[in-house]
Amino acid sequence: MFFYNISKTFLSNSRIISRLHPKSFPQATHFKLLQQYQSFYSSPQCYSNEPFLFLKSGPYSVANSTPQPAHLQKVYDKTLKEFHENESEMMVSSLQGSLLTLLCKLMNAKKVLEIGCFTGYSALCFAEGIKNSGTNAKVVTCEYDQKYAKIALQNVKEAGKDDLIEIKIGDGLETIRKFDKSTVFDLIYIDADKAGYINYYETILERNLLSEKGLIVADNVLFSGYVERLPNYDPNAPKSSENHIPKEIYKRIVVPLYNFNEHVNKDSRTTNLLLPGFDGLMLIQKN
Ligand SMILES: C[S@@+](CC[C@H](N)C(=O)[O-])C[C@H]1O[C@@H](n2cnc3c(N)ncnc32)[C@H](O)[C@@H]1O
Repeated sequence: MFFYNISKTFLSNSRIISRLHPKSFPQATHFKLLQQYQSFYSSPQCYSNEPFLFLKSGPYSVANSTPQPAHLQKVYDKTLKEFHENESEMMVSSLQGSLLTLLCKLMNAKKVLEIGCFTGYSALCFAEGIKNSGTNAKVVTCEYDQKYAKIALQNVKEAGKDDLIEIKIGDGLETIRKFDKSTVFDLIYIDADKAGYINYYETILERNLLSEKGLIVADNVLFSGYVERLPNYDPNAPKSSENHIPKEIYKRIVVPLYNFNEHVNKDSRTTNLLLPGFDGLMLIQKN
């Protein structure tokens, strides 16, 4: 994992150099160098849950996407640098961050709710997507960990986006239960405790927090491909087996996400699409 962080830095640096000096540092060299860092590819913070696509196309996709604005890249790099990979892997990848920005722009979103803020990177990506949506545009993001919330506040302030982002410190479910009846969001991003997903979803619908054409995006619903294994789970299966699920995530993450996916898919109030990209994105709209 040490090499993972090195390779991440390496990726962004070599990408910058190749853009500034295309002749002295061509893209092909950039990829060759990247390919030497196998650990980069085995990182859990993947571009796609599909290993083939991740291996083959992740770095190529980054290199062929418009770079993020400097203030976003700064928070992304800072989070990777300052946290152990067990924590920094909670942050979305920069490609996914760009997708979140794009979604807001496509929807002309004005109000975004995020449940699960961490260091504020994804909240800043949302802010980038709504920044031209007028005076009432706002990202409200929930974080119950004081340490993360403090860092997020600082990152948001340093990025000059404190007018666009409000950080609610406390339990996400309690926070969204307190919104008054007139509060609605165009995009609601669920990215906190996986055992809470059904409660977040139900509260959003019961309290009418989603605008008529709004979109709920629930992240990590495939969780590295383990969620779909649940029906064939064998506690004694070896790690290499398709029936293996690591013990530490089985009850806490995999079972709740499996139940969430089923719950949403059976719900006649909504239409859903499980997108097998990144770590699995459940996209949900009201009927
Ligand atoms: C996956 S991380 C969010 C990553 C962030 N969206 C990003 O991409 O940078 C999940 C965050 O949710 C927070 N969290 C977990 N349970 C929560 C809860 N019940 N209420 C509020 N925040 C919670 C965790 O402390 C963690 O910072």
